[in-house]
Amino acid sequence: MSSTPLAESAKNANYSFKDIPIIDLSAISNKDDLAARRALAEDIRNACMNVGFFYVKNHGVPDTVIEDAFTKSQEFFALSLNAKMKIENKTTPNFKGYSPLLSGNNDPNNNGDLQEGFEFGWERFSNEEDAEGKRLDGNKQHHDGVMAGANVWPKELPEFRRAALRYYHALVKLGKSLFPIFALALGLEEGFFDDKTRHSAALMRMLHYPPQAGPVDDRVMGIGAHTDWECFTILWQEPGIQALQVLNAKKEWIKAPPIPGTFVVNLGDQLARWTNDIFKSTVHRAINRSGVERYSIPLFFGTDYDVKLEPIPGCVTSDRPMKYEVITAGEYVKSKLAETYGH
Ligand SMILES: O=C(O)CCC(=O)C(=O)O
Ligand SMILES: [Fe+2]
Repeated sequence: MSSTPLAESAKNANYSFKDIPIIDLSAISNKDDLAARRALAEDIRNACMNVGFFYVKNHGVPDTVIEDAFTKSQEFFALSLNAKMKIENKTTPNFKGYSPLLSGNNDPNNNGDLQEGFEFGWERFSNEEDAEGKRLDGNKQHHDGVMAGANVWPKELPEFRRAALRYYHALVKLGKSLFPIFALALGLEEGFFDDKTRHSAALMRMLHYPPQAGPVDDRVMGIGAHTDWECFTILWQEPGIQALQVLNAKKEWIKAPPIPGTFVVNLGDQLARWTNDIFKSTVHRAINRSGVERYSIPLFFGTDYDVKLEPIPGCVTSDRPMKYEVITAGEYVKSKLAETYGH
């Protein structure tokens, strides 16, 4: 329980950030250059201890994959309410599918989130064809247990599924490549998370925020103040529209505008629990006062649902006692979904 290098550097953390760092991921796939990956891990560690948010550039996800997902998401939300309600998330196991405006509430002090969404989890393409393929492979699920449950898709818009899954798989690949860097950042072997992230317990949500005009009711916003529940989130935001805000230690809301060519990455509660809060799961919210519709796509990256969220070595010391009870990742996410969407 004596102090560790990680716990010592956490003592110098300063959580009063005024802006959000931009991190270049070019070094991530350079397997021969451990020094470059360690330098990247150092930048990420600083961002995780001091901000809990960072942008990533040179992330390797093709623009066409992003644009296609964005276009199809606009087409999905333009369907009639009747069509969307046929796949409402309250009628499916574990809240897959459509959530109408004001049906979710991320901040218990608020009166509902002014957004509609569509959520799904892992689903594979067929064996024969890759992510570009036309023939997809039914609703096979990769995992079972507490978070099991098939995805649901709108029958009216078959191409939506292809575009959404293509984006999902590209982002899962990116997310998987981040885990070794997080491990290095925590002073662990690069493979530390390998056996905890075998099944891509990643949930993707497409979001649509109507503009909020006129007098503002402080208890209704796009998404109320909250932290995310998984290890980290990779967020695409529609270019040109500011809505996302991030809370620092001084209780100031710092803007996180979309920056072309980047995604926002923010840590969630699973990494905060694993690191006993050395890495920050930072509070954020979104308010769309742009006057026009806004779209965003978060992908929430968790560990396998049966993995216990136990503190990583070096994160519990005599001056940093254990803060959280141990619970499995699946139980945690399920309880948060139930709190947010109710039954
Ligand atoms: O739409 C955004 O910018 C943020 C969404 C978000 O924070 C979430 O879905 O958890
Ligand atoms: Fe969030």
